[in-house]
Amino acid sequence: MKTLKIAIQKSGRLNEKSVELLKKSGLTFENYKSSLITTVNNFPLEILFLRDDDIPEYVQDGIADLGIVGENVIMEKNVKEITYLQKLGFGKCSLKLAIANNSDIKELSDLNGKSIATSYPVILDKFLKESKINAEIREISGSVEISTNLGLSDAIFDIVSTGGTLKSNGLKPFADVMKSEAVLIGKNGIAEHQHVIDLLQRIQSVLRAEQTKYVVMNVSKANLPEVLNLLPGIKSPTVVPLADSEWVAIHTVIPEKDFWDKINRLKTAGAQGIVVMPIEKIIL
Ligand SMILES: Nc1ncnc2c1ncn2[C@@H]1O[C@H](COP(=O)(O)OP(=O)(O)OP(=O)(O)O)[C@@H](O)[C@H]1O
Ligand SMILES: O=P(O)(O)OC[C@H]1O[C@H](OP(=O)(O)OP(=O)(O)O)[C@H](O)[C@@H]1O
Ligand SMILES: [Mg+2]
Repeated sequence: MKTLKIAIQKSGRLNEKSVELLKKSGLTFENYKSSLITTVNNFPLEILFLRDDDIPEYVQDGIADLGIVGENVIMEKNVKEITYLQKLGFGKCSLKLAIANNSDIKELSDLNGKSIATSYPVILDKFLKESKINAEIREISGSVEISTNLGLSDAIFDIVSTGGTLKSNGLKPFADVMKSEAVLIGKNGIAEHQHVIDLLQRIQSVLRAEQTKYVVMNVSKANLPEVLNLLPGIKSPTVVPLADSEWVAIHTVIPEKDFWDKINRLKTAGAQGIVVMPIEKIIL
């Protein structure tokens, strides 16, 4: 079967996490900063390092079979003839309209006749049309947050994550337009390719593991029913006897998202000596 090509960002916000995900998926490859293409040693895959702007079209045109890119870039490039294979859980951000802290813009309709600076003119134009706002879009390629202070625009439309960049430029968020995260995309039809099925299985096993912790705890038999009640496990928790016949050890997995809440409830229910370990992969 032919070698697949995956396009990832050469440098920038998504590069490191994309490389890390592929390595955690068991792929071994050299990652020289200067190289634009590298061959995976132990899987029929080549990695292309590109500007993120080019990735959706490369995948649509079949120059790359797969790509890792932000949903915002796919929307901005208006690329539709691709297949979404997997949300990847990193590069999470929002695209927001923002205004100066002292702006007299109070509601969306106040943007009529105003100018908005952005590097995302296509997404912004679509939003303004849907909202029936007639504003001027000023396209700039970066440092968008400074444009209002420079008198270049009345509002901005850009990526916001922590909100730190807005704050340090005297801006405040005004309206949320879209949320975005990094996604694995493929050219149409590639999802059925056996190597893609294999790669996706590996990636999903890493993503599942990242969202979960392996937990071992000791519980007295008297408290066992109450503790088990709190634990789903993958199928159900493993219960093993201890040398002290009144006690057992429980092995289970707990989702990262409500981890501390769950641990505190387990402690209240009688769990002791709780040991938490990272998981490398979960294969269902
Ligand atoms: N502050 C942030 N927090 C989380 N994700 C972000 C943030 N900023 C950008 N992203 C996501 O990472 C992607 C890449 O951002 P980056 O700033 O590296 O892009 P770029 O400068 O256009 O890179 P390139 O040189 O590849 O064109 C964005 O399209 C977005 O999906
Ligand atoms: O809400 P925050 O956490 O402050 O993040 C938002 C900033 O992050 C991105 O820029 P980045 O730092 O990637 O630099 P860039 O301008 O070179 O893309 C984006 O363009 C915003 O400026
Ligand atoms: Mg870019």
